[in-house]
Amino acid sequence: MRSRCARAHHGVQRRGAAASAGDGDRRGPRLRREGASTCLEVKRGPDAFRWHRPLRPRTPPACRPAGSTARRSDVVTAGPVTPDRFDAVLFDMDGVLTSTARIHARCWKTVFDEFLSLRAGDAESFRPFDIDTDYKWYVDGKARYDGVRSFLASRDITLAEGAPSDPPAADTVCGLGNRKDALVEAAIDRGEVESYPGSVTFVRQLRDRGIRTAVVSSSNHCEQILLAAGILDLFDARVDGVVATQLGLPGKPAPDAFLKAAELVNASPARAVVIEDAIAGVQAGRAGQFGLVIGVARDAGADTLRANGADIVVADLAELLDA
Ligand SMILES: O=P(O)(O)OC[C@H]1O[C@@H](O)[C@H](O)[C@@H](O)[C@@H]1O
Repeated sequence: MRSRCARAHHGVQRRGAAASAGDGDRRGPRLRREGASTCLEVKRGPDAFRWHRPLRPRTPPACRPAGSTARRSDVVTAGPVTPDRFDAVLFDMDGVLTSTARIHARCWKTVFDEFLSLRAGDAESFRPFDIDTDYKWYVDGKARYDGVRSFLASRDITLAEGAPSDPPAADTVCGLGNRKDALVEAAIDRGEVESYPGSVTFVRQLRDRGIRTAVVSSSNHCEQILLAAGILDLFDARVDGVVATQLGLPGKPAPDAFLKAAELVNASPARAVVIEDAIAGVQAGRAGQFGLVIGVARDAGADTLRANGADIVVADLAELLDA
């Protein structure tokens, strides 16, 4: 089993609070088996939907101690990501390729805390936005306004939808999303974007072997962030927030953006790998019945990622590199 120290050597810098969080939080939607099917059901709020798909045959994971994070045995069980098994690898961006998940989380907290505190009126009734629970379950991996709707629904708060052109000061779903966007833009401008070295080396290794690579991100800043990280040219296709809006694709946890990316790189889902760090992301990978769903345990705990659709979990993509 890898230690937190080993993770640091891979260039993974986890937020303090998030890093110390275990897998104790099991709220939110869950995958469950129904006979020979897998069923993902989100019962509440504007994200309510239900996936019901036949289970694909899969190798049962090796015996794992409860609460563990990434293990070499996971990678051994899944086997290598080689061209005889897979044609393409579809990468989430924030938190998988770049360290920007923590920027999003911080900016969402700033916006929601201000909103919630004004709404509460007094300090006693103010319940702040929690990155380890609220961000992880309701916002992480989802498109901007989907995240706002999902979090507000979790607190039984209803706001008018507004429009994407709403000013950041508007107390609408779009207004709150735009308020957060201004903070993200400022963080990008300050040069806070970094790539994970293990991820970049893994992408290069795949490409050297002829495996096609794509980015599937809910963010509208995807191109800008890949460019800032210096890795824009490492991908054959990109399905991001801008493209999803243009094509009318539903956001994660629906699998549509991943399925579109697989189509763009001419790979069947069964011969494509999804790599995700967000709960909504691994749910999308499972719902799309991809050949392998790899969870990256940065903020969401490893067991939570497994429970929501990851076949295996690593702490850093460097673990997937061949020696
Ligand atoms: O506001 P943007 O840049 O379009 O990003 C939308 C979402 O993109 C996802 O990748 C992040 O996990 C979310 O935290 C973020 O809210």
